[in-house]
Amino acid sequence: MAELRVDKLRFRRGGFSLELDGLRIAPGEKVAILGENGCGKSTLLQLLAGLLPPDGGTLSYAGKPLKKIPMARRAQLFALLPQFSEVIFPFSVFEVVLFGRFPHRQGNAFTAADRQLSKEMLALLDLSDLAERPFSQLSGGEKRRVMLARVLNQQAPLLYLDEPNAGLDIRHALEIFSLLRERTETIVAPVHDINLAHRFFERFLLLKNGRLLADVPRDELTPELLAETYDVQVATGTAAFLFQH
Ligand SMILES: Nc1ncnc2c1ncn2[C@@H]1O[C@H](COP(=O)(O)OP(=O)(O)OP(=O)(O)O)[C@@H](O)[C@H]1O
Repeated sequence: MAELRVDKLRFRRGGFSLELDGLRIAPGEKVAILGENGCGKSTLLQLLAGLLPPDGGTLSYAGKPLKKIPMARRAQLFALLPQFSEVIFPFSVFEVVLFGRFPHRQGNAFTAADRQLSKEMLALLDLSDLAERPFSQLSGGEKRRVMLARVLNQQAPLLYLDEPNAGLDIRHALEIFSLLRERTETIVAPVHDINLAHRFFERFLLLKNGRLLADVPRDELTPELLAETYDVQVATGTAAFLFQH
């Protein structure tokens, strides 16, 4: 596990531009990215994962520029849960999770250890009963949990999770967020549910129109900052449902 470092990042696509002057993410940190639709959360994630080439600036991991890290090695270091993912072929849930081991494969076949790890990951995400089901026949929330199991199965030290709770019911969202909080990996995740993010993440990047409005720890995530980020009024202490699991 190592530090992720961003310096003078610049990216432009059509009328959208993203600029990030400096960012350090320490090993094991749990960082949520907040901001309105279209402000650049997914774009930033793809840039950090090395999936989009920046127009300027440098991104480095463990002191090494990303562009000097071969793709095969990057797949061992970074795992990405995209916002939308479809598996077109008729794979079983177990196979989809097993494919998470792909970057570690030696030779052509998966090993017994890969299979064992995949089983453990299915159990961790409460998916063992679905192991033999065709992935294509699962519900949206079930598919999301399977894709998350696959990403964790990659055993990369840095996880980029684009809206990890999208489509999950409140119990599974709570279970998965508390599981993520306990993981040793560095996690960077755009999240739309601010209360959930506030409870389980320790650091917040507030993005607005492709710019970093603030980079704050949990106790500095104020209603004023959120109001500015989302252009809404934010009140605290109002009646709300408080969910526990
Ligand atoms: N593949 C693409 N080609 C061209 N423009 C894109 C592409 N993907 C996103 N954009 C544009 O880039 C900008 C940032 O999009 P991005 O997906 O990063 O936003 P986001 O903050 O993740 O939004 P959301 O909360 O809706 O997921 C938007 O203006 C969007 O329309």
